[in-house]
Amino acid sequence: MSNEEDLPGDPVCYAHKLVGGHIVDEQTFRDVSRFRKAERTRLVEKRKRLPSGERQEKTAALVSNLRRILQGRRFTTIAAYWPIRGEPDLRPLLSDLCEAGITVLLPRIVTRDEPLQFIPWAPGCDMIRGPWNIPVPGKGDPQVPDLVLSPLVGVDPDRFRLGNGGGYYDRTLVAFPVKPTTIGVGFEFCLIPTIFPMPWDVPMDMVVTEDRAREQ
Ligand SMILES: Nc1nc2c(c(=O)[nH]1)N(C=O)[C@@H](CNc1ccc(C(=O)N[C@@H](CCC(=O)O)C(=O)O)cc1)CN2
Ligand SMILES: Nc1ncnc2c1ncn2[C@@H]1O[C@H](COP(=O)(O)OP(=O)(O)OP(=O)(O)O)[C@@H](O)[C@H]1O
Repeated sequence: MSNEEDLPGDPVCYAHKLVGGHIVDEQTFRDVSRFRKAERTRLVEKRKRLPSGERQEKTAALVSNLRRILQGRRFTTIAAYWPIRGEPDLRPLLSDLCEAGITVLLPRIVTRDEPLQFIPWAPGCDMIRGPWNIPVPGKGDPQVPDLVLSPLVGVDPDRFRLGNGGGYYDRTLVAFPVKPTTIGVGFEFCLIPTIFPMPWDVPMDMVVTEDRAREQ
């Protein structure tokens, strides 16, 4: 007599892996990773090569759009970033926010696999170099931001963000008990048809560029 254990079951497919608790097909993961890597290189190169006059013009327009958006919101803490690789330089805006009594936070990497911490910053405060040489406030305890300004390498029409490839913002945003409002910040040329969103990608609530502010 045969029982169920002796019967061959459904074939089991092992061609998947777990990313942030999500099952992802291994081949899809490889293809999407390769695509994203190539797009990052292209977009970061384009950003770095922006002529300085054009960069200044675009940054001024972007910051003015951002000021307008922020004026319409209530928040006491905001996470921003210290610009690297030609990212829009928001530091004058960040200084003004500090002046207005808002707590401005900058990201600190703890380890490769952990969420970012956000540490208070003020103009002229002590900075140390973290991974990839990115300046981070030298001391201070992490705080939870009401709003997050997240630097874009690329972004798609559904506001899925392509970043520098560490997965830090995705890991960080799902770890907060209450998800803060997220604003992707970048130049208009960051917009690409799709980033091929994966289950772990967290879409931005809004995207601000020099040309417009896109909201859900
Ligand atoms: N200004 C700024 N600060 C930030 C971020 C950011 O995007 N901008 N981050 C946002 O997360 C974190 C740093 N994240 C980083 C993630 C990866 C690489 C990096 O260099 N990655 C590889 C390429 C990886 C790939 O393409 O797969 C490299 O370029 O060699 C750099 C920074 C924290 N601070
Ligand atoms: N929630 C998560 N938990 C665990 N791993 C994650 C999570 N989110 C992303 N990752 C890992 O991070 C890798 C890079 O992700 P992705 O391509 O989305 O980075 P990115 O958003 O461009 O980078 P960053 O946010 O650092 O600028 C993924 O391949 C995945 O392995």
